[in-house]
Amino acid sequence: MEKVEIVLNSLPMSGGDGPNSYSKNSHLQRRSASLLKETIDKLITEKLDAKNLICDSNTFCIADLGCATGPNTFFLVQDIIKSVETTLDSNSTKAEFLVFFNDLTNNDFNTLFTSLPQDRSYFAVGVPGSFYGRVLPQSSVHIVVTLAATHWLSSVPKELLDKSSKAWNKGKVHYSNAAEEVVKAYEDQFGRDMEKFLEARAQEIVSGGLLVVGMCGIPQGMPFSNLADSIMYTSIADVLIQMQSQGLISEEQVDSFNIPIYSASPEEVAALVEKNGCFSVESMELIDPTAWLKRPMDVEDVRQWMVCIKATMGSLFINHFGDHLLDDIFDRLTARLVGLTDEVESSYREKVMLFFALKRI
Ligand SMILES: C[S@@+](CC[C@H](N)C(=O)[O-])C[C@H]1O[C@@H](n2cnc3c(N)ncnc32)[C@H](O)[C@@H]1O
Repeated sequence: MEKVEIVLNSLPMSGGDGPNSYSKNSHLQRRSASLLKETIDKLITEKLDAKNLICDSNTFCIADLGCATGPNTFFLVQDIIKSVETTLDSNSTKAEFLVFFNDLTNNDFNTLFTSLPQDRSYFAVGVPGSFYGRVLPQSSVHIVVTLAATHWLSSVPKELLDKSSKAWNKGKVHYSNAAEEVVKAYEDQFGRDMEKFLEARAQEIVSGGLLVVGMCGIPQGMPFSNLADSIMYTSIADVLIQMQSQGLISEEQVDSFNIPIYSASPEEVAALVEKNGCFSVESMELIDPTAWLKRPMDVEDVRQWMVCIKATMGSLFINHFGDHLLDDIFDRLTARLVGLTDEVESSYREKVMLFFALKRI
């Protein structure tokens, strides 16, 4: 229980709107999300009976889970509202929109709410808490969307920290290139988390409503070491071991640091959806999240990637190693990855964004 809280408290993205903040450094997530715009629009126009869903109240409710501090969430919500309005217009119906913004309790909700678009066409509510439990009332929402968030596990699998376990993940920071038992521990943790996620959403989404998810993915059976992120995780481990050898951090700190991010395959998620039994699968596919990127990638692209990773994962490092080491860790990591630009480039070939859309039965 204690470890769960440690991870959850250390997750939120870098707050505020300064030069290192998530709000100023989340353009990669935004560009990847923009690849889903048309698909989400098509889903809403073809699969959602918006008019009948709101016949009792005239209020259409949307939730963005893991919304962070903006601005990506505002673009996403605005696009969804536009699609729903188009559908309703064609049925000569008008609605008011209510948007629930969810993230962990120590997300910087002040930045989120102070930067809400002035000209927005919706009412805004904050619903803090983990999406692995209930965050909304029973049958209260018509569309739930969550982008770049559900690959964050609720906690580091506890076996990874147990020296007597075969899944003790000494000197590695992730399941990439790790022992089979470590991979299994991550997979099991994801299974438990996704089960809870689906159970909670099944209670919150009205019958006929949609659940739309974009997260880290991987083709079934592919080793994680094939992916560009694997080079990053290996480089993080190398940097930490170098800093340990220079006496800047302890062996114990290195061995107990694990990044709770998991990439799921479509088949894995489909099996969990079937087990849950409350949703039909409307879409399930892997997408290349870098389809917008000019190729080949160059050194500047790798630097930009690291700036985004620092704003996204920085708090994990701060929580574990201290604020004072964050810049040093990321300067070393960036230098190392810039030196590996060609390797990064050639491993950026896979479709590693998992997109799925479910309809509440
Ligand atoms: C990479 S950010 C993505 C933010 C935004 N959706 C976007 O696309 O820019 C992931 C967000 O998910 C949130 N998150 C992770 N686990 C969560 C959980 N269990 N419950 C709620 N939010 C969570 C993090 O705090 C973070 O703000």
